[in-house]
Amino acid sequence: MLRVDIFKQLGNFSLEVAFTTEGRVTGLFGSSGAGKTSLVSIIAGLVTPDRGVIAIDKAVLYDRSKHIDLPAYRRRIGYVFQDARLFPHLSVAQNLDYGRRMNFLNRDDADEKRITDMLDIGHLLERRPGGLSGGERQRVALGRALLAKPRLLLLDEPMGALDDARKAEIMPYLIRLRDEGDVPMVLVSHDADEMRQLATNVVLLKGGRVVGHGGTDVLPKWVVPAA
Ligand SMILES: Nc1ncnc2c1ncn2[C@@H]1O[C@H](COP(=O)(O)OP(=O)(O)OP(=O)(O)O)[C@@H](O)[C@H]1O
Repeated sequence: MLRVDIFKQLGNFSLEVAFTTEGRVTGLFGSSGAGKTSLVSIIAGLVTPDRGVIAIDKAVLYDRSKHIDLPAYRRRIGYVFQDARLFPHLSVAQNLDYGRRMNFLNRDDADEKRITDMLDIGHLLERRPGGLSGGERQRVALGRALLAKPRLLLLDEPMGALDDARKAEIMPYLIRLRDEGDVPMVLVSHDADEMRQLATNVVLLKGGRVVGHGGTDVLPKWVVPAA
């Protein structure tokens, strides 16, 4: 269960968002400037809200009234960005191991095998990120985030930088993570089709406010034509 109830003033823009979700994939949907990235940065602990509460199950990550504000590295939240942000000088195996080491976790061979199999990246382990396709890089970024054993995975436009062929390539892996993985996800997207395929719950954002919350039926029916 993810509970978010926050307020944040960002220049002229104010973000005032409250929702609770039990979804395996909660989609944050809204047009450019709706506040999606600001909200995930606040959940991750990269931006501090002015007031409110953020909790995952019984773990309170932020509660202004109780002076609780866990730093990002103690929230156990994985974050995958539009660009994979892998370390170019490290192999895929070393990139994958990074999250585990940063979180002082012991090696877990069974978990590593399960995740590399699920994402089909076992054959890439010796390669460097520069030699991978965009879809492969995103699969490695997902693996790196999962191997740090997060309690929540934030995916900020994970397919935003991919062309249609690469999107189609990575979509089955995201569906597999949703259906076979054990980590709830928050997915940011402004692509309604992508949301319909992946999200189990949707929070619609507009101008920094929640304007809809429910199943994928709250998504707008229209489809934005590709640019
Ligand atoms: N540090 C800041 N100072 C002032 N304004 C900010 C700051 N951070 C974000 N904003 C403003 O907040 C609004 C929401 O931005 P945000 O990036 O969260 O939207 P978004 O929904 O993720 O958009 P996009 O889909 O284009 O990434 C924008 O108007 C942005 O200019």
